[in-house]
Amino acid sequence: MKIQVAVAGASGYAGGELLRLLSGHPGVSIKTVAGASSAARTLGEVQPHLHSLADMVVQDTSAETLQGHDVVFLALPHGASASLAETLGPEVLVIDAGADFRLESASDWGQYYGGPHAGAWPYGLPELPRTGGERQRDRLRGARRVAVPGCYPTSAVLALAPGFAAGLLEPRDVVVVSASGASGAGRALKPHLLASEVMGSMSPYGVGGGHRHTPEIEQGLSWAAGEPVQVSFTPTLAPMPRGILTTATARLREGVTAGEVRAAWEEAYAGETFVRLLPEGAWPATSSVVGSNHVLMQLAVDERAGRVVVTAVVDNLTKGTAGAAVQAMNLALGLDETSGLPETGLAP
Ligand SMILES: NC(=O)C1=CN([C@@H]2O[C@H](COP(=O)(O)OP(=O)(O)OC[C@H]3O[C@@H](n4cnc5c(N)ncnc54)[C@H](OP(=O)(O)O)[C@@H]3O)[C@@H](O)[C@H]2O)C=CC1
Ligand SMILES: CC(=O)N[C@@H](CCC(=O)OP(=O)(O)O)C(=O)O
Repeated sequence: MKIQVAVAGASGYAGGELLRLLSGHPGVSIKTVAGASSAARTLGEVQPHLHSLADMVVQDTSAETLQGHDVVFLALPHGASASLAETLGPEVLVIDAGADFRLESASDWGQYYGGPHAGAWPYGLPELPRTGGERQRDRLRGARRVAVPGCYPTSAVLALAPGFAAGLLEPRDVVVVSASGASGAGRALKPHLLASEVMGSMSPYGVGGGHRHTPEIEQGLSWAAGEPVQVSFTPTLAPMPRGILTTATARLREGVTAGEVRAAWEEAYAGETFVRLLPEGAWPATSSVVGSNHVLMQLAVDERAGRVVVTAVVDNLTKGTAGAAVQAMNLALGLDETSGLPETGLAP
C-alpha cells in the first residue's frame, strides 16, 4: 500500500516542485492537490510541466480536503499553516514548507514575523551537525511534524555549521551574503519581480539585519556551536529562475590552522549523499544543482583576515524547499532517506 499524500499550495512554486518530486517517488501516491484561487482548475492548467498529474483537479484548501492522508505537505503563505495543522491528527505526518514552526524563540518570531508564535517543530535539515556529535536527522526519525528550513538558511547553516560544531569559529562577526533566483519569492505577482526589473540586474534587499532568515540562520548555527551565534545577513536578488549562491565567512579562533578547518568540513559531510565539499580548488556554481537535492560547497582560509570563507550553492526549490520536505518525509517514515530525490541536475 502506497503512502497517501496531500499537497496544499499545489499551484505555487514550492508545491509544484513537491509534486514533481513526489510523482517520481516509488512509495507515494498523490491523492489530493489543494490551492486557493486555482481551486477547480486542473494541474495541467496551473503546473503544465507536471505531465503525469495533468488531469488532477485542484481542491480548495480546507480541513476537510486535507483529511484522510498519511502525509500532508503545506506549501502556503506564512501564517496559513498553524490553523490547518491543528485539524490534522497526531498520527498524520505534517510537513510545513513555510516558516510558521521554524523558530524556537517567540521573541525572534514576534520581531521578524509578528503575530502569535505557533511553536517550533523538528527542523528539517538532516545533515546539520549539532553540538555533542548529534545530527539533526536523529530528531526527524519518527517525527509527525516537521518544519522545512528556509532556502537561505539551508545554504548558510550548512556552509558554516561544521566549523562551529568543531569549535573552530568565533560566534561573533559572522557575515553571510546570498544571491537568490527570483523563484525564491514565490509565484504571486510582485512589481519588483517583473522580468524587466530582474533581468540583467542584481539588487540587495532586507539589508542591515532586517531579513527574517537572520534569526533562523543564527538558530541553526547556535545549535551547531552550543552557544549563541550572531550573524549579519544580506540577501540579493539575481537574474535567474532558480538557485542560491551563499558566501559565508566567520573569524577563526586563535591558533586554528587551515588543515584543521578543511578536516572539520570533510569529516562533517563525508557520509552525506546530498551535501558535498568539492575537491580543493573547485568552486561551486548554481548551475550544478538545478533540479537536484544537493548542496555543493568550497572553502578557503583567508589567513590575512583570519577568517574562513565558504561558498555554497543550492536549488532553492529542491534542497531549499521541496527536496528537504521529501527527505524529511523519508526519515520520519523510516524509508530510504534518498528515495524519490534527484541526485542528478540539469545542464547546461
Ligand atoms: N519559493 C521558495 O524558494 C521557497 C518557499 N518556501 C515557502 O513555501 C511556501 C510557499 O511558497 P511558494 O510556493 O514560493 O509561494 P507561491 O506564491 O508560489 O504559492 C503559494 C501557494 O499557496 C496558495 N495559497 C495562497 N493563499 C492561500 C491561503 N490563504 N490558503 C491556502 N492556500 C493559499 C496558493 O494557491 P493559489 O495559487 O491557488 O491561489 C499557492 O498554491 C511559503 O511559506 C514559502 O515561504 C520555502 C522555502 C523556499
Ligand atoms: C528571492 C526571495 O524573495 N526569496 C525569499 C525567500 C524565500 C524562502 O525561502 O523563504 P521562506 O520560506 O522563509 O519564505 C525572500 O527573501 O523572502
